[in-house]
Amino acid sequence: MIGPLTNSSLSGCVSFRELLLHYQVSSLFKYKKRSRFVSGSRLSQALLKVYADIVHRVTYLLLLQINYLITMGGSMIDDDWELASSSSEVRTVVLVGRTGNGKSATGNSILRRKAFKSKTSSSGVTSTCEMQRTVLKDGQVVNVIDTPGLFDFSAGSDFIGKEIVKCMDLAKDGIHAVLVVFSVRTRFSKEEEAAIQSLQTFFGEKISDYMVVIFTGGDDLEDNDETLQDYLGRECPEPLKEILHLCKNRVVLFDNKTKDEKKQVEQVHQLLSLVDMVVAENGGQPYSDEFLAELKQGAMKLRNKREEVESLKGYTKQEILGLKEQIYRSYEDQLRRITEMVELKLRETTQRLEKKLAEEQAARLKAEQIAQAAQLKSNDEIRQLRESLERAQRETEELRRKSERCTIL
Ligand SMILES: Nc1nc2c(ncn2[C@@H]2O[C@H](COP(=O)(O)OP(=O)(O)OP(=O)(O)O)[C@@H](O)[C@H]2O)c(=O)[nH]1
Repeated sequence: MIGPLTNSSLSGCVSFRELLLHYQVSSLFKYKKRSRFVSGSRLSQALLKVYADIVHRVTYLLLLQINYLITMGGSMIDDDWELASSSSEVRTVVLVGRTGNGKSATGNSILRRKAFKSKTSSSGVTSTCEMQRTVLKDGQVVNVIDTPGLFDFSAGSDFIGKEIVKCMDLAKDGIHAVLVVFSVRTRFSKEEEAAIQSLQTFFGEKISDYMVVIFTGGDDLEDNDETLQDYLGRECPEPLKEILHLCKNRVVLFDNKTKDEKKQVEQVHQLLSLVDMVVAENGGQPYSDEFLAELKQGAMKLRNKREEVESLKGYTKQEILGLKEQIYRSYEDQLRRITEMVELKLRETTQRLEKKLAEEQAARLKAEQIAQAAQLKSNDEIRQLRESLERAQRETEELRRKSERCTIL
């Protein structure tokens, strides 16, 4: 029998613990380097700081996640750990957004019961990812994962890491839709913009194919006799417009306070229609992070191999040991590839951010040059105007003096 894989059985291959440590140390250096790069602009520096912080956190937690999967490798192989299935009856949705935007309340509206704690609190009520499930009348199962404010900047990397690992683990069958929750009762913040951007930068553009935007506070709009369209007409800054455009205007308004049953059913129905649209547009494939998919595939292969070995009777102890070694070696290869993927993704992300900042800096420089040239031109024009004015004054004075002299004569 082959025992569960442990980290010690992976000696000789790249250690994720080392990679984690290396990343923690090197990210400080990288951050310093990037800061110098944009030393011309305070705005870019502030943005970069936000980006760098998020990329650092997300990278760290991805490494943490992989480390966790490696540590859990054996037991997960023993468990019922399958590749993402695309069952049409199950929908798994994840609620993300800033603390207090109404994620838990929206989750409760979807489930039509008070499953998640929801109340006003400045420090956040939801402390950990949690999944609740409901079965609709037509038999469709909806899994709702509520998350704490993962991209609130007060949260620490360790906490975020653990929570994302938990969230991915809860969403065993993949994520059918990411419900990005905003509130009409609070202004769209820079922090929200940066969080969505980094979500895309890191997890790839395709994450936006899974996004549905929910605005909570439908009752507030109703009190002001406004529709969502009215609200977006007056309160839609450019980055929010971009998000709505990216997710093809999949947006729905929720009133989590309503007692009107018809309204409750309608808004959930509207949301689930959008989720169905997402599922159809993605060919029924739920979002599943490529690293996780790769790991899961590796685990499946290993399990198959193990079953193969176990089913083969008549092998000598020596032969079984040889086969075991072969399996470990393929696992090590698998890990090495994933390490390379993480590093590649990190490099790509950093390069993309640096390119974006370089472009911003170039555009700013160009704008400054244009402004400077315009300033010079207008200075020149003003000088010329002043000169001609002075000339005209002198000529008028001359004329006046001449006419005075004529009058005297
Ligand atoms: N008026 C109104 N209040 C809402 C609505 N949705 C949520 N709220 C209120 O907003 C507050 C925060 O809601 P939560 O559901 O706890 O928000 P959250 O995003 O889950 O916050 P955390 O769990 O702390 O991360 C609560 O007092 C809710 O009652 C809504 O549609 N209308």
